[in-house]
Amino acid sequence: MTIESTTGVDPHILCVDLVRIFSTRGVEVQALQGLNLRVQPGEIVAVIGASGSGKSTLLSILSGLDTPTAGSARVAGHDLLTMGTRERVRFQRSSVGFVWQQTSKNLFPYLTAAENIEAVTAIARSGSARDRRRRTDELVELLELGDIRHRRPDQLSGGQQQRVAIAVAIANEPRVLLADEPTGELDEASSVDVLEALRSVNELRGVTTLIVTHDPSVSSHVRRTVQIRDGRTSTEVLRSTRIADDGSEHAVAEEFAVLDRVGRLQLPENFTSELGLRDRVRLALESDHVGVWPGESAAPPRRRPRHAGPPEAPAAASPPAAAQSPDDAPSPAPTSPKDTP
Ligand SMILES: Nc1ncnc2c1ncn2[C@@H]1O[C@H](COP(=O)(O)OP(=O)(O)OP(=O)(O)O)[C@@H](O)[C@H]1O
Repeated sequence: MTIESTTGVDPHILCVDLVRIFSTRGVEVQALQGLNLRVQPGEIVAVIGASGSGKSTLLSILSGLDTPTAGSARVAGHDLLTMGTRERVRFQRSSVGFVWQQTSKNLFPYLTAAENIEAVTAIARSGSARDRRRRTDELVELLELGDIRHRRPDQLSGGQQQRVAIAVAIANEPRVLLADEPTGELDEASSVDVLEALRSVNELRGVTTLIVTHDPSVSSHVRRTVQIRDGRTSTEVLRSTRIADDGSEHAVAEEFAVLDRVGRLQLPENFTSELGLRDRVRLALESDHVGVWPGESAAPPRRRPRHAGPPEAPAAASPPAAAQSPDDAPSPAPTSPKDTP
């Protein structure tokens, strides 16, 4: 899938060739190295990656707290590179909602759950006092906070605090919800609760949701999981439901490599280590796929003509291309459907 594939609908999150370089004491760190990401309205997407892969940097940019060094980023119709101070305030107040890992960043400690929710609409002077109370009641119901609406954050469990934080984040009806490690401080059962709460808010309210986390288990709660590696999106896992011949339903997860605008992709680490692929590789265009071989392989692969016979009978054709570097090397998208329970 390419970042440029269009559906005619403006994406709610669009990052193109996003670069962020930090310079400290003369040392440069490239936190984002040309990251591409497109999230359509109403989608719920998880971004996962190892420590240091660039997740927090991406989220800081998408939330308008940091500015990229190069590339472009648009969220909910706002150009994050050119927006001025006033637009930034409007953007952060009404266009996006945030759920952070630490409760202290999400909630006022001296207000109850319901008061925290209502404070958001009161600060934004959104609607009459009666409207604001009605909206608070709706959110209390949606996030199942009825029993705890009169409790302060220090009287709530971590999972309950995060459910209140989600209600607070969507109180002003933002188009986009950004969640940074929302389950980072929770046990497994509470994590499931919070991820399911994010999913039902996405389903029932249609708010476009991006969850950034190091926790790979998040992918079982969302349809699409994007993996970041070394400051770039590397693979995506899409989950869907398939009906078997006997009528039973199966959840299927398929993994794809992400191809950027100029044909670059990252080969999964296990592919490169298994075949000892490094520095340069040989490529061959086949009728329905591209082959990749170690650059030092003795017998160069041959290109088969289109509509050729079986793969074991290669026809003589043009010599294989040897890519100059991994960055120049378009390579195959591994698709590995896995049946999941
Ligand atoms: N303000 C900064 N100054 C210098 N380097 C930074 C800064 N912020 C991040 N980095 C570097 O950029 C890279 C990406 O960091 P980032 O925090 O985005 O990764 P991450 O995936 O969120 O990691 P973690 O899961 O550990 O939070 C790292 O090498 C980090 O050291």
